[in-house]
Order: sequence, then structure tokens, then C-alpha cells
Amino acid sequence: MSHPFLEIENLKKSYPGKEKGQEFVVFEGANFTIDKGEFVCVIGHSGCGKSTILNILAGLDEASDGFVFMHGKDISGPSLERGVVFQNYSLLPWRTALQNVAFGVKARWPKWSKEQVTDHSLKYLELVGLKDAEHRKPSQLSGGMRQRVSIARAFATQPQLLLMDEPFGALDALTRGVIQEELIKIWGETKQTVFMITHDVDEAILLSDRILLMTNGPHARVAESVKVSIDRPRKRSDIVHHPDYYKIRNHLVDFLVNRSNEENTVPLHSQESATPVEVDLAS
Ligand SMILES: Nc1ncnc2c1ncn2[C@@H]1O[C@H](COP(=O)(O)OP(=O)(O)OP(=O)(O)O)[C@@H](O)[C@H]1O
Repeated sequence: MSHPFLEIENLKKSYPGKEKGQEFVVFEGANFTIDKGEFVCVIGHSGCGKSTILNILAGLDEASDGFVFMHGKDISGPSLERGVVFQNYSLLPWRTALQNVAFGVKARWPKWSKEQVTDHSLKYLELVGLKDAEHRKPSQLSGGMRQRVSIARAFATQPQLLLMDEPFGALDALTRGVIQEELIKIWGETKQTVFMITHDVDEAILLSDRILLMTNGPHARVAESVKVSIDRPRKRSDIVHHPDYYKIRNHLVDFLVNRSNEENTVPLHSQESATPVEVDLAS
């Protein structure tokens, strides 16, 4: 039997509640799959558990219940097969841009020669427009440039799954727009599978094949899976003229403003499934 690339089954995260014996359920019954090469964004209000899900997929946190399978195998702990890009860049400050990228490349392919590592790393720095800044340290780079290095580093190790936690959250709107287009370019070349958290509905439509919508926590659910079937390659300036753009945008905004609070008052019964409703608004 062939398995989906990534399968998330009845995932739940809870913490001990304030009172003894009580449970604070962040989210539960998260059930979804991701296909190889898909770009999936997740949107939901603050605190619904998006970063927790991402950290569980990265192997940096443990679920309280449920499973994550990659190629049908239960994942356990961090792995070079799953790369992560956080909002705060997490670069090594004493290394140059090139050395930061090369660090991951060397770990991924320990038998490669120095020249192979450098050539490969430079190729990815070039893809994010940073070849000229290869010798600069993070303190000599702007926030946008640092995030480009993080993206180059993550893609350069060619992980099977790339996890991005609001990678553009700390950037100004102009820089964000430029890097979004670079991300489209690098993803277009590598076709890696991406799971990304964002609060920005326009960013999600621009980048995603599918957008997962989470209800508010506690007891948050992955309630909907919204297909974005707008043709690629996509450009920020053109996509807004596509007939489906505002249909999708209005649906997302309506969910976040009016519907994200509807379902979270009733805890799931033990065997209840919460598979997200599939939404396809294509004309
Ligand atoms: N160690 C902990 N103990 C208790 N509750 C915790 C702990 N760590 C996280 N939480 C709670 O888990 C919930 C989900 O946190 P998480 O960071 O995953 O949410 P998020 O949807 O990514 O939020 P944001 O959009 O603000 O980043 C929050 O309510 C948070 O307070």
C-alpha cells in the first residue's frame, strides 16, 4: 500500500491544567496529509498551536497523543530530513553567510570535498540573491538578508520536509514581498515539500497549494483544507487579478473573523475524528 508523504493522525497536545488532575488541551484530533512536493500553509489565531504542530513535525516537541508518519514511518526526534526556518534567523553569529550555509551542507554530506560544499552552498546563496554577501557575518547583514541566509541554508541541505515558522514575520512589507518571490523561485527549482506557518492571508495564497485553517484554542482543530488552484508561476502583482483570488481571500478572512471560534467549545469525544473539510473554490 502506498502511503501519503506525510500523515498526521489524531495529533493532540495538552499540558497539565491549573488544578490538579486537569488538562489544558491546546489542540486535538489533528488529521491531515501532505503530498510530496506540496506547499502547505497553516493559518490560525495566536495560541491555537501552530508552532507546536510544527515543532512536533520537526521532532523538537512531543505530541500528547497521535502519530506523525513520514513515508509510512513514525518520526522520532530531529533529523536532517526535516529542515526548519524560524522567524529569528538562528544563524551562527561568528560564521559568515557562506559558512552558515556550508555548516548544514557539510553535516548533510560529510564525504563531500571542501570545494563541493562551497560550490553547492554558493549556488543556494545565489538563488536568494546573496552571492556578493558570502563573506559577511550575520551582524553585517540586514534582517532580510539574514532571513535569506536561513532560507538558503535550509534549502541547501535538501531536506525531504521543510518547516517554516513565520519566516517573514519580523520583516517590513517591502522586504517581505521580495523574499516571498525568492522563496517561490527557490521552491520552483527544488520542489521540496513545505509546511509553513503564516498570519498573512495574502502570503498564504501567493505561496500555497493548500491552506489549513485552525480554529481557536483551547481544543483547537484543523477545521478546513482550502485548495489554491491558481496557476504557477505566481507573481504578487498578477495574482490579485485572478478570478479566484478574492473568493479564496474572502473565505479565509471570514473563517478567521467569524468562524474560527465556533467549534472549539466542545472537546472531542475519545474516538471522534476531526478530518478537515476540503474546500475548493476554483471557478
Ligand atoms: N510549557 C507549556 N505549558 C503550558 N502551556 C504551554 C506551554 N508551551 C506552550 N503552551 C501553550 O500552548 C498554546 C499553543 O502555543 P503555540 O506557540 O503552538 O501557538 P501558536 O498558534 O503558534 O501561536 P502564535 O501564533 O502566537 O505563535 C499556547 O496557548 C501556549 O500558551
